[in-house]
Amino acid sequence: MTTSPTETTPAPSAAPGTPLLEAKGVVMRFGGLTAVNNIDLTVNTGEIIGLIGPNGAGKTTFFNCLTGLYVPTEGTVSYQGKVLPPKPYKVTDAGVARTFQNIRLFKNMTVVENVIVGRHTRTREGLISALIRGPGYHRAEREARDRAMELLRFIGLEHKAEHLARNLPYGEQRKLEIARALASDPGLLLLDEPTAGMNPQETRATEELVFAIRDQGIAILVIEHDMRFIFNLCDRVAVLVQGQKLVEGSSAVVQADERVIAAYLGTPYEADAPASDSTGTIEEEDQT
Ligand SMILES: Nc1ncnc2c1ncn2[C@@H]1O[C@H](COP(=O)(O)OP(=O)(O)OP(=O)(O)O)[C@@H](O)[C@H]1O
Repeated sequence: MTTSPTETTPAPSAAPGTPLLEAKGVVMRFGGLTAVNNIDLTVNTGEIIGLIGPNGAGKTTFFNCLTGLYVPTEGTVSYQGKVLPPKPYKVTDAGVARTFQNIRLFKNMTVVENVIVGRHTRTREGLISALIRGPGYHRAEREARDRAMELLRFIGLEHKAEHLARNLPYGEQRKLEIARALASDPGLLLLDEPTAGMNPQETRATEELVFAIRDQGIAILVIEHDMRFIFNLCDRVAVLVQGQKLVEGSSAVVQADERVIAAYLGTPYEADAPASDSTGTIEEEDQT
């Protein structure tokens, strides 16, 4: 992985530590089930925030509310002070990108093509230009490819640019999803279980990658079951249980909270667990 800053990654538009994403009173009901119940969460510029909780706690549903896949039953989600329209492409356009728990790559496209697809919200060439394939179209295509290659260098997949996405090992497919999300030049990146299915080495490399992304001025909100990953990385952690936010605080505060231990961790988290238990994963991952 190359961690040097890229020239084309935009600088964050707000000063470090100012609110970027603000979710207020978000509720999501499916019939009689309240999957997300009155959640407030703020992500500030420069932050890495963790979202943890047992299976079925509402984490992905909350992500879906933040990214326009679901229209919350109640509450608002704002980005840089403006309420986000509940349409995924508009949310991406505003500067919020995401990856999915269940990988959603175009498996029959090449690695670089997958990243280029993620660039489309930032490509200003219109339909007419694409149809006539004029100089503007070719320039935009070249720029999109250059940027995609730059991102592949950043995540360490440059050498596989022309491979079909479906031929990548699972861990690399997850990294490719991150590169595709970065292609939209987000100010905030939402990662849904980025280390699911990874071995401990890949997980550690993903930690470094998340830090490198943050160092480029992109704030991160991450769902993970790997507690070592979460507690190493995050400035703040919010714990969801049965759709509600049980606790929010620093890694140290969350690890020590009796309610979190009772509802989720089971035993106090031990950062110095032996290597044979090095993932710290406390639940089986769903890799479907
Ligand atoms: N589209 C839907 N329709 C009905 N119920 C849903 C829908 N999506 C999620 N749910 C329910 O909402 C609850 C929260 O699910 P969600 O997937 O958000 O949990 P999670 O915390 O992300 O779990 P996991 O860690 O297993 O991914 C679950 O009871 C789930 O069955």
